[in-house]
Amino acid sequence: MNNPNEKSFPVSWDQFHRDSRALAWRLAGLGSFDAIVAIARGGLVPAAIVARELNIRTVETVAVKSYDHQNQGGIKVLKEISPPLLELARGGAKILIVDDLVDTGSTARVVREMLPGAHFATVYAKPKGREMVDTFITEVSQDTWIFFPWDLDVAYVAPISGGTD
Ligand SMILES: O=P(O)(O)OC[C@H]1O[C@H](OP(=O)(O)OP(=O)(O)O)[C@H](O)[C@@H]1O
Ligand code: HPA
Ligand SMILES: [Mg+2]
Repeated sequence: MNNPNEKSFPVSWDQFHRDSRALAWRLAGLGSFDAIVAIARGGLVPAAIVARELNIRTVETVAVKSYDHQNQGGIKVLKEISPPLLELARGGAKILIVDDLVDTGSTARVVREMLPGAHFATVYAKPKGREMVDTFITEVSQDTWIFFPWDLDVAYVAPISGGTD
């Protein structure tokens, strides 16, 4: 399959922590949330950082798989949101959904349907999916692939001049 991601945007742990904290600061201005739903797996890391910053102790997961490497397949919900959390939401609790990024918006659309009144937050957003998110920190172009720190390693890189040392 052709790779439409011409550009790459590698994110270090430091940068991801800073950007997730920035997301928490922005969310702090919206009042308090009763619980977080993290979209596993990518949403687990920012959800932990936001939960720590906003002192939210109830953290639930929903597991959604959409991509194999950089190829989008069909959306698969591998683990549903637990009934007690859905009950909490039905009772009027303020729920925050957290993911690492929104790309086409397909994952966000599916999870939003599960929790219609929830606030949806991501660290990064691409133009196609931006409308699906209530709060995000940084937008990158649609033809950019974001490389998260948990998918990276420190490795040699050739000099810009093209030489080998
Ligand atoms: O807006 P979309 O086009 O739906 O893409 C965004 C979703 O894709 C990635 O998850 P992925 O399916 O790769 O699973 P993972 O979180 O387990 O890595 C990412 O973590 C988002 O959840
Ligand atoms: O740009 C991306 N980076 C990592 N995972 C993703 N899942 C959808 N888009 C992306
Ligand atoms: Mg994901």
